[in-house]
Amino acid sequence: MSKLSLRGVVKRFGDSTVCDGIDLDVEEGQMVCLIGASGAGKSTLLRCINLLEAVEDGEIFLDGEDIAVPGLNPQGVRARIGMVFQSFNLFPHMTALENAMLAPRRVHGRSRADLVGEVEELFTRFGLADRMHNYPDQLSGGQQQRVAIIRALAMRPEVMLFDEITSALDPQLVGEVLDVLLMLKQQGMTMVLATHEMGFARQAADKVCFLKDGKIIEEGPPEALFDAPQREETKAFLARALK
Ligand SMILES: Nc1ncnc2c1ncn2[C@@H]1O[C@H](COP(=O)(O)OP(=O)(O)OP(=O)(O)O)[C@@H](O)[C@H]1O
Repeated sequence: MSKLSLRGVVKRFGDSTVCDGIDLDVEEGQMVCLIGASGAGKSTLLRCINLLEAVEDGEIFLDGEDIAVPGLNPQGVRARIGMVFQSFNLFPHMTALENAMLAPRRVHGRSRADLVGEVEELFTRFGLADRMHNYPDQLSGGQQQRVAIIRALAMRPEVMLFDEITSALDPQLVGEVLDVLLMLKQQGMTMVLATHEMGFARQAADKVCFLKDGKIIEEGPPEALFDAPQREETKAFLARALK
């Protein structure tokens, strides 16, 4: 079975069905990009995978175990599935290093001494060794977002979810954050991204899923989806997005 498998996932807000029977398979080490117009349901789908939203119906399998069952403690799942958001949400009164060590200390009960070498290594790997003792307001948006990624990685997740992580950045800072994703891919991380960065999806994704009105209406390898889309809706979206 795939690393992450969704079957018939349904999420409603009141009368509105935002995820409408989503099936999705993400293999170990794959990068899957979710694309689609604003409001298509990309963020909500990621939030369902991370149990930030309770689903109305369907199954979400992580390593073959259904994690969408009522009563399951979401904290345990969130320790295994990291998520990074558009807004960095770093604690302003803590240094970058302290921010990154907080969750493993609280959730896994690991000591500072046990963690520090490993987390410093992440800062080095992602080009922030000289910034780890800075506070968030001393860092650029791109650096803060890289710290947010390191913070999620410090939990040693099996899967990472990224929700429009470059949308709040100045254009010149987008590349440094996308480079981190490419490094993670090289290291074999399993990833699902909601993104408006079509160039990046085309270059880096193993699979691209086009969402419309809460459904994946077309999916495939990027060369197929971008160069030979089958559905009129996909063609129309890409014509607008790539203009
Ligand atoms: N908590 C909520 N309560 C009610 N409706 C919501 C809630 N969260 C999202 N929605 C609605 O669900 C729909 C899908 O939103 P979602 O943010 O998942 O789309 P998206 O594809 O990620 O869009 P974007 O690209 O703009 O981030 C939208 O119509 C949105 O208004």
